[in-house]
Amino acid sequence: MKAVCVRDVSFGYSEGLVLDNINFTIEEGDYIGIVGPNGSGKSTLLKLMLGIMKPQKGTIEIFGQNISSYKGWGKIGYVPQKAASFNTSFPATVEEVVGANLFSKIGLFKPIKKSDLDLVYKYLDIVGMREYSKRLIGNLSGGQQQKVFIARALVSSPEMIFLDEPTVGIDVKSQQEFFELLDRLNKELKITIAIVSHDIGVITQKVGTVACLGNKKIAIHENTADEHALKDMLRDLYGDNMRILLHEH
Ligand SMILES: Nc1ncnc2c1ncn2[C@@H]1O[C@H](COP(=O)(O)OP(=O)(O)OP(=O)(O)O)[C@@H](O)[C@H]1O
Repeated sequence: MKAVCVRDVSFGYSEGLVLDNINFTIEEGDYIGIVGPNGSGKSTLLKLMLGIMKPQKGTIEIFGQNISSYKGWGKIGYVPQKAASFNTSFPATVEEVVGANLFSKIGLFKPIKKSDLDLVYKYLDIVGMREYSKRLIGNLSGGQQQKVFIARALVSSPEMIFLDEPTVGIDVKSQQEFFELLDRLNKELKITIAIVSHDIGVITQKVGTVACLGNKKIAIHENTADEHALKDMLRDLYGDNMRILLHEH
């Protein structure tokens, strides 16, 4: 089954088209990285796939249903850019932040039932943050907060999660742990993952498929360690006038 099907989609703001007649699909179980230069439309594409904005032309289907009538948003988790995601000075504990994503059942920041709390702890365990459950979210480091936001997205048992530049401002070690976590979610829990990043070097080492945005178009590449294929992919993105410097960081 296709998790996302984007057909002939065009979208622009007042300055003109950002995405021009793009087509691609995300299969269930895929782990796809959406990369591209600043301003190439990565966040725009994500907002279209989340139904936050509507394409001016074309259609988007989520799990086989047209997005405009799609009702299964509980199946979709979203981890927004950290800076935009949450007012971290809000005096909420880690378990409250995660539990709040069950609000359709329990009401925002109302006391959490034991069975819901078990669920909250289950996902805090998965992201390795259970011992922080009583701490205020604002007192955690950026990397720790980001793990909590993943648990928050997971607590509603999504079949797919979208992540928008989730590792910005996070140190290399925490980034590594973060990508190991995503890998486990994809392989063990079979969650479909779409992650937006401008960090091609990191992303191409992690994901199964790379979607490159550039020149208002999208190019899909199966990920590969092959340097020639990587060059072709980057040429699609940045044009011929480029040189690759591979490094181990
Ligand atoms: N609300 C808006 N109104 C007008 N133009 C916008 C709006 N949001 C984005 N744009 C423009 O659309 C283009 C694509 O923006 P978008 O944020 O999708 O790119 P991006 O690839 O996510 O960029 P970055 O890597 O810098 O986050 C940019 O030229 C941007 O200036």
